[in-house]
Amino acid sequence: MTTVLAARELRKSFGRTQALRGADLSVGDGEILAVMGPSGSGKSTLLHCLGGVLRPDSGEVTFGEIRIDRLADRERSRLRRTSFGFVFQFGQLVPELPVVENIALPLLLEGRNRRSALAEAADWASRLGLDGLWDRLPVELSGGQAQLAAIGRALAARPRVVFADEPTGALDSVAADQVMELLADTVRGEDACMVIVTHEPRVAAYADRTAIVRDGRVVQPVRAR
Ligand SMILES: Nc1ncnc2c1ncn2[C@@H]1O[C@H](COP(=O)(O)OP(=O)(O)OP(=O)(O)O)[C@@H](O)[C@H]1O
Repeated sequence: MTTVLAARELRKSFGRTQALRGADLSVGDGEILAVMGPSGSGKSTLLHCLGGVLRPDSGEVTFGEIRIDRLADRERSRLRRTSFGFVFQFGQLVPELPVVENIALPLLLEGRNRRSALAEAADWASRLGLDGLWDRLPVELSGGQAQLAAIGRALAARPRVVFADEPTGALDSVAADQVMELLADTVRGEDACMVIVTHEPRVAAYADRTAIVRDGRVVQPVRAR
């Protein structure tokens, strides 16, 4: 399997807290990788370093031929916008914009014209089962519907890698299963790969492999499902 994204010997501290102490991880083409481990072990920090949100203090993050850790802030933002998609636990939709415009945002940022961006966003909304909800504001959605809209937004620009941090953390188990099923199916349908941080074994069950993080390191060689 071709490696899409690889982290080697990542270290990252916040003040005196060593969040990452030599973490290694790689993600293959088309793969869904779950990252699990105790609270405070460094999972989100690892995800943020992989996704170019944070720059590690040392170590390498390679995306294809690109050393993400060496990119200037502006280039990292551009890479995030063009090649990566992010889904978080909550709070990521723009509250003033209806669903369809939230989903269209990355396309508009790419410079697409408004009409085609909105048409494509409407397709994404249908694909994610949000027909009839296009004009709703985020506050008028259930938690699960809001997560599906956030997934549409993360995927609209057709990223190579999707990063999800506790994407179902705020949902009940029925909504969580529905969101995970659509998220995993859509990522697979797009031939993207995904890194998903979760505490929940039932979420990790949607992944192809699981990595365990403890004390800032990936302690368990990634194991097959
Ligand atoms: N911005 C920050 N400033 C200061 N300390 C931070 C910051 N981000 C993370 N940390 C610390 O780094 C360590 C790792 O945090 P991180 O959020 O990566 O863990 P996690 O495994 O994702 O935890 P959780 O499962 O609770 O979300 C923790 O001790 C945390 O308090």
